[in-house]
Amino acid sequence: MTFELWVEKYRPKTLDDVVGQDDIIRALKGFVEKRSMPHLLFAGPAGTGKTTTALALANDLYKSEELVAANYLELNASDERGIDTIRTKIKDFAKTAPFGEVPFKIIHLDEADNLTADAQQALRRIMEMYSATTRFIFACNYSSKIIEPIQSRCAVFRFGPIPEEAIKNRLIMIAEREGLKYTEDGISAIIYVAEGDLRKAINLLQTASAMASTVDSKVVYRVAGLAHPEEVRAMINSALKGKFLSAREALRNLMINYGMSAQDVIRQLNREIMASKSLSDKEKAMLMIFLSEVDFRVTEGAHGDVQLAAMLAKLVEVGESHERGAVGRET
Ligand SMILES: Nc1ncnc2c1ncn2[C@@H]1O[C@H](COP(=O)(O)OP(=O)(O)OP(=O)(O)O)[C@@H](O)[C@H]1O
Repeated sequence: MTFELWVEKYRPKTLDDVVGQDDIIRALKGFVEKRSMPHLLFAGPAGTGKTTTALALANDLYKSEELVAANYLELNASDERGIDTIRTKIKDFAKTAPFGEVPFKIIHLDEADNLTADAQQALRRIMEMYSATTRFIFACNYSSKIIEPIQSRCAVFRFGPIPEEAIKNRLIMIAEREGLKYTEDGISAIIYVAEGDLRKAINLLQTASAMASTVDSKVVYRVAGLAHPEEVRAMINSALKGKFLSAREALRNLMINYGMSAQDVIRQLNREIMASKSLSDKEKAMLMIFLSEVDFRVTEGAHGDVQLAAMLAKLVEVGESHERGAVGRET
């Protein structure tokens, strides 16, 4: 039996299979219909379908595997050694005319934001040189790292985090096809951890299913190395009620039981404080200032235990002034 990664097994082949990016897909289908498109820039967070969509677009345009192989070139800006390698590969690929009925070839340059500004300048000239028969698709996490002259030559598409409902449906589809046992709270836990990253969600489902016979929230948080949000909330509430020592104990348990690093705890505190219904906006703002300082100090090498204990002390302080009605009560 061969091991297959589900992110590959369930990678959409056509634009219709791509989920959660409806406006983008609609526009791209228009290009397919007309067999004409500008250069494209796909920007957005990891695991939201940029690479998948570029390939799906090529499949829909060229229609056969042979024609995709002949007309579609994917390069990774982080793997390729500098702009010279990229230039040579692009030149070799672009110098022959497109095969089939679509009048252009596609060069997909992944992780384009890893190229230096100088390399991007060189690329801009390459784009111009081959523009008669070649379209570029640039994919990146941050469009701001792409130089203006390239951005202005492209139609820019911003990929957002995948909506929860779309992630849920995709996970359930995969779970059913793989014959997995799962619970609803297991799926919710994956959605919580994935934060809109569908690759992360599918990988978590696969790992969790290998670790336990049923994918439930317990195994998901264990695999993700994150605490159950309820436990983090309980710790925050203890501190807000002034029970500093029990909050501190809860913190230790989290770090020991889940093997969480101080940075992991900080990220989860960030989410839970922001989502809290009992804290006012001003209290959240005050806590965020403090949490960002804790984050900075930990990154700089300060002792995580001590810093997080200080964070809990801050929560105690905020809890006390909340009781007194001193801080920014909502009217
Ligand atoms: N919108 C989507 N629809 C369906 N599947 C998706 C989508 N986005 C991601 N996936 C799944 O996650 C995997 C990874 O997606 P993809 O490589 O397209 O992400 P990406 O946005 O290019 O990420 P990165 O910025 O890390 O390169 C795909 O193989 C697919 O299984």
